Amino acid sequence: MSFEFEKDLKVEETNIPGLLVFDLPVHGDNRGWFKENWQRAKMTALGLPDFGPVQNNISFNATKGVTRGIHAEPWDKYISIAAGEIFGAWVDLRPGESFGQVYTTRLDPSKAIYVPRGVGNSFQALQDGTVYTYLVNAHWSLEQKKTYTFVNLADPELGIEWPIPLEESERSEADLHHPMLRDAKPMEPKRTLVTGCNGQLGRAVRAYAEAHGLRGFEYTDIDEFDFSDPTAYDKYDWSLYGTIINAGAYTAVDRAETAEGRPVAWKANAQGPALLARVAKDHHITLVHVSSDYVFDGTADLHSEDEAFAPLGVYGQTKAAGDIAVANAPEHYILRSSWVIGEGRNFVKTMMMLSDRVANPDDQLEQVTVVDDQYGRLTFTKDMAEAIFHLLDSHAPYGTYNLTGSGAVRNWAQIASRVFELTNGNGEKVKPISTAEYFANAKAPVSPRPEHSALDLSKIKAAGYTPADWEETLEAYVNKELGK
Ligand SMILES: NC(=O)C1=CN([C@@H]2O[C@H](COP(=O)(O)OP(=O)(O)OC[C@H]3O[C@@H](n4cnc5c(N)ncnc54)[C@H](OP(=O)(O)O)[C@@H]3O)[C@@H](O)[C@H]2O)C=CC1
Ligand SMILES: Cc1cn([C@H]2C[C@H](O)[C@@H](COP(=O)(O)OP(=O)(O)O[C@H]3O[C@@H](C)C(=O)[C@@H](O)[C@H]3O)O2)c(=O)[nH]c1=O
Repeated sequence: MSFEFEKDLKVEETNIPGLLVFDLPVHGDNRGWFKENWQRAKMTALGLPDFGPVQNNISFNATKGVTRGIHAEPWDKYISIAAGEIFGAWVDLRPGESFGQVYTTRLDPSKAIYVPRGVGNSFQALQDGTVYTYLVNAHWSLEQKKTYTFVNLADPELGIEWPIPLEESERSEADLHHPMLRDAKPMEPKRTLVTGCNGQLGRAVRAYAEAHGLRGFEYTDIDEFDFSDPTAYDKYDWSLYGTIINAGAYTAVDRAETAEGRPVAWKANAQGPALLARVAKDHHITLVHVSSDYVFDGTADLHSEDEAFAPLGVYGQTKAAGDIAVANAPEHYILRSSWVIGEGRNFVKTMMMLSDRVANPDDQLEQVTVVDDQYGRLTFTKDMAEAIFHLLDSHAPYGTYNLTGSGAVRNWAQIASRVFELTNGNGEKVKPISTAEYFANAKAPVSPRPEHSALDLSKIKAAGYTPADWEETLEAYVNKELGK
């Protein structure tokens, strides 16, 4: 028992990002000793990730010189010693700048180490009967085995100075044959599941990930993964996923007011996000979700993230319910947008089509009436996708962020007129009308809409992302559509 007692609980960073070494207080008396081996509250306060262990493993190392490794499995490990002492060596096998970095140290019962997923782990027992114990945050499974990665303990490039020469050590047959570092395969990052991938935002997320060469992305829409169906979750091994980007929703605002639309909207926008939030919470997955200005009644000119929900219609009610559910996932980002424009059906495309009709002498349509008493800003899906990856990559604090284009607040009639002007130079053919008049003769149910939809963008700007001016993007968008 030649280790130090009564140390202060302390954490130390290493040259490998995220690899953390702890000093543990061990209390000795006439009977032996006692320690708090892992203490979630005290250790997370010091910087240990709240990594959610699900399994505790113990390896008993009968003789001095037993050597195991170097293994990286797709989970995080918190390693400590119950009896004896080890010399440990860790090798970063994550793709990127730190690939190949090595760290070594000795561990006895007064020390512990947190090894993030993708860092190869190995040790040599320095005493007979060394008991090595570790918590992991994914269950071992055969399916995962193909994702493991290894390096050879004896690779001279690693320069590990094993206290007991490897030739004299006890090793497994498998550990003798692992590849050298130059041939080792880097650990793949955790997967990202994108839902609702065929919608406006889903397509922009995909375009961003592909343009930036991001790996491990899976794209699904309702035909493959209906996230509002509890039974659809069974086909995934969620421990393999690090992020879900939910780009799916029921967005037919007026149809949501009908008897047929209402249950579908509730299922997609409330039940679905609640199921996603549960799986995210259970598996430490970061959940990205998108909300709407329609969760507010629109009486305030500018909406901050924490304004109280007061939705006017069914769509807004279902979106508010979804936000409340998603906020229960500890690692969540909710981006709240308004008036979304991307690839797919949207207001700008409708106005371009109407502008063409008005410009066509063979068409009877002479002018278009558009409401002038709803105010807001457009949000282009390229900005939404950029903002999502900005929050994820910068590890911004979890929570809700408003995200629309920046620039002037306008009404729909002004936007329509600008689109007409850009499309055929016939902006004057848009006639402003009040919402009440516009919907006065509607044959189907119409949803009430907020008067003021503009969202305060200071929080996302403070987080380091400034969206483009939507009026400039609108011009580029229309010109691009015209060029198609
Ligand atoms: N559009 C807008 O103006 C605004 C949108 N938002 C929010 O932004 C997000 C993205 O919107 P946007 O891209 O415009 O939406 P879209 O309507 O363009 O796309 C939504 C996609 O989700 C799919 N989907 C619907 N239900 C499910 C389900 N249960 N499981 C899996 N996929 C599903 C849809 O499939 P299918 O078409 O077959 O139903 C569609 O492909 C949404 O959360 C929306 O509420 C916020 C403010 C404004
Ligand atoms: C096509 C058309 C629309 N309008 C009006 C109707 C409506 O009040 C307004 C905008 O039309 P839209 O059909 O795009 O509106 P809407 O579908 O309500 O748009 C909303 O979608 C959901 C999903 C959101 O979350 C919101 O942020 C918002 O973008 O313009 C006219 O006045 N004239 C027209 O010719």
